[in-house]
Amino acid sequence: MVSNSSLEETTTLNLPTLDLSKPLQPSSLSSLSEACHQWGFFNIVNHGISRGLYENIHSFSNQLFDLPTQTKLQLGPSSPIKTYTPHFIASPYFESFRVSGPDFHSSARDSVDVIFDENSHEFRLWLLLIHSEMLNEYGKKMTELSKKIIQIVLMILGDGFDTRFYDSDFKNCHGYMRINRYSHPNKLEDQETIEGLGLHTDMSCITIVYQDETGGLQVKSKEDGRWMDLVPSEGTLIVNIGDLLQAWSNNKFVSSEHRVVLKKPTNRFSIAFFWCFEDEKVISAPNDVVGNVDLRLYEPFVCLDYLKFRESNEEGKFEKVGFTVKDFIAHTKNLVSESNLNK
Ligand SMILES: O=C(O)CCC(=O)C(=O)O
Ligand SMILES: [Fe+2]
Repeated sequence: MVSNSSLEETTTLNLPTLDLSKPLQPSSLSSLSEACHQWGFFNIVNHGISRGLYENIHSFSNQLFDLPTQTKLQLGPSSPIKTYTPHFIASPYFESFRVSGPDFHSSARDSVDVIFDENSHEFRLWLLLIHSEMLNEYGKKMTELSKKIIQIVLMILGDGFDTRFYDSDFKNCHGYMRINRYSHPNKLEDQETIEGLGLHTDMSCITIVYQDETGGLQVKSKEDGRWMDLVPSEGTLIVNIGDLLQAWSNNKFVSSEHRVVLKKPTNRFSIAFFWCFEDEKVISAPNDVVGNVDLRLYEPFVCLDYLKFRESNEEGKFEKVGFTVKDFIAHTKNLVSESNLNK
């Protein structure tokens, strides 16, 4: 996790920004297209989420993160609910709460109910009730935003592709959020890079990321392997393409390798919202998206098989940081050849 960074130089990556308050222009579609192909990342502004909502979620979430570890572990990997990822699973510095849709309110309440029983202090319960309400509002807004962005991204693939493929392929998508806190180790050796979250790709169609002003999100250049900084900017959210959309688009869009590094001696807060295909969906790029059928890169696969591949079978482990859709394709090819051998 800790690597010497003396040779690791980073550069700021300037991504195109989609302004959601304006009608979509052909020029913005073409810069988005380039960004989705080269980086798998772009920015959005005027997304309708207020700074106040982020501030409130941040401060209420801090109260949850500040609870004793034993309390948080009631939601941990060995609990029935498994919504809390403690330190030392994804990294020593990362912990996270998950809230799932479509009913974000009841998902948040389920976690809260485990931690706090009727004997809890009334004021605290009231705070947590508000927290669930805020997360519900956030989840609903992110759901609408994800639907909008998927349609825009489909337009990049071809004229009218949004209406042609949205209902057939993306109508049953669902979302969940991870509320993340990264704790900086404070003691930093000179020139050390601390990975708060190691290199990975996302198991989603798209992910919408809010990062606080600390920064630290980086994307890896496909060309020269350099880490590029995605510097936070007030009012801007980051959208990135996940593995599922990379596969569905036959690599027209790239699910880029990214990570989070901790550069400042403060806690870092982020919320990642993952918009995913339904588990039972068979992911297969349409012929019109593939173009030349000889260039089809993926055999059709069931979404859940891919998710299972990414999630460790070992009880309590985080989905494997380090694995990507490329590993999955190699894995399925092995399975196909093994089953052919056994025939
Ligand atoms: O914390 C962040 O900024 C990004 C987190 C992330 O990449 C993820 O949860 O997949
Ligand atoms: Fe990610």
